[in-house]
Amino acid sequence: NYNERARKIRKIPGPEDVFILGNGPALLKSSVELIQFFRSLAIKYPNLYRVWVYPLAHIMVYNPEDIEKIISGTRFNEKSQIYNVLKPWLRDGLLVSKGSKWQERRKILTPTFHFSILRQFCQVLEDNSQRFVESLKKVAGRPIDVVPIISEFTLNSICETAMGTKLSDHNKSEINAYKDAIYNLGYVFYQRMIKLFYFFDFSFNLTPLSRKQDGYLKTVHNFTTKVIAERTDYIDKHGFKIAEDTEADDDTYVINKKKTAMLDLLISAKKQGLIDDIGIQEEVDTFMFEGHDTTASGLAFCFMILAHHKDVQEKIFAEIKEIFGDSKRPVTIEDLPKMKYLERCIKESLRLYPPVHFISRNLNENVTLSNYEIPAGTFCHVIIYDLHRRPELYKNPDKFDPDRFLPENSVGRHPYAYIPFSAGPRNCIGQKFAMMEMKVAVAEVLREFTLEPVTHPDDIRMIADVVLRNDGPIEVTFVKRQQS
Ligand code: HEM
Repeated sequence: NYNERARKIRKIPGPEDVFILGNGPALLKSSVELIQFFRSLAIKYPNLYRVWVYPLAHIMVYNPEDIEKIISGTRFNEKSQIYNVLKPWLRDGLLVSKGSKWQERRKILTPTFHFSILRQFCQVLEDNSQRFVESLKKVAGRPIDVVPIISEFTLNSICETAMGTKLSDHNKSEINAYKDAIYNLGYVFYQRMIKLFYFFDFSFNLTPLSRKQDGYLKTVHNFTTKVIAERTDYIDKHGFKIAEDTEADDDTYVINKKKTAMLDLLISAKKQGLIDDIGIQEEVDTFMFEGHDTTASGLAFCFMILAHHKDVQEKIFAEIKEIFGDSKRPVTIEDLPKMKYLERCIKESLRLYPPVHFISRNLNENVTLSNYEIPAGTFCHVIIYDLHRRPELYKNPDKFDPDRFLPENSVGRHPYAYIPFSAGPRNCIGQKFAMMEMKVAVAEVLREFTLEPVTHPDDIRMIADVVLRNDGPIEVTFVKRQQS
């Protein structure tokens, strides 16, 4: 406790610690209480605070200046060790990997979200949104928990786009088992964060929780293995599906100089010896999770908040009317840039409810943050949720106000004040896809329904998980619009 590193850490503001155990005992809280505890500390300490659980030191950062120092360059590109608890699941996939492996994979995967690919994806997202609307029609007029129905939509969407596999052909119980297993892995993640003997693999592996985790992992891996096998089989029979009218840019991996969707590209990269079966599986696991659970969380909170703002819903509807008139034609990629007000609403919803509410980096060298010298070896958690609710960045921060994102109201805002998709070299690779999916889904839903509030924003009790979730359902009533 009294070496040089400890002395530096003790200078950083933070909750009172106890001898040897540091703040460990204070963290033994329920999942909801833990998040509330962290939130109260972010309000108490203006820029950052530390949590010290011997021998691990964590600092929580939620001011744009320090965040820029951490994530804007490649100096702290490496994720912190807390992502190790995701490794049995995502192994060395893009989210977790580091160094040259990360660089190589990012280069392989970036072109799979090129505009020409997104254009094809838009059609698939539109079809899936139509199916989503049809399932909402069956439950219209009564309160429903939106989370399961939305996550079915987003899981179908990522599978059919990036993986080229339609899930409707699969067994529904397998899909539900996959989603449940992800939810349960979130609980394992939280347990491993708060208890030191769960955190370290050698002690965790001896516990019954580790055996439970093995069961959940078997379910998720079986699911993704099946998706890969089906697509490989399809390609063996029919060849690769190539996006039309595209030529490769320099410096990208492509098939025969043409661009193609993610899993096809990985299978092709395997044929060229650039990736092996495990490599494909870890990326499919990563994209399947990141590509559906985040957008599901984003959409669920977006519908909840829109339900509380009838005036905003009507403005979105007016914008849609202006674009489509009385036509029932599907949404195309050309329509999306015209949905400017809807975009502001989604952005504001992601500000209040960022699906990835924190990210974490390893400080592999000393760095000064808010005038404190943070020693190398500290875990640095960037708390996006707290950043997005800072009153000096967002006046009346708990208020839902889409016009904060009008260009004239964004002038002078710090570039790192709004980072739902992170920023810098390790930002979200699926950002454009996610915005497209959310726009298409909200537009199609609001064309057909008005939303009535059930779950109130004040009822939300966040739980400690990788993705932002409520401790309970998020309920909304979808009421069929009267056709004018
Ligand atoms: C609203 C939806 C989404 C949000 C808010 C979101 C947010 C984020 C954030 C904050 C990160 C940085 C994570 C970190 O530093 O630990 C990230 C990374 C990532 N996201 Fe997303 N994401 C979303 C949707 C998606 C989608 C749809 C995909 C895939 C199609 C995706 C794939 C990834 C991947 C693979 C990474 C790791 C990138 C890297 O480290 O190079 N995300 N995302």
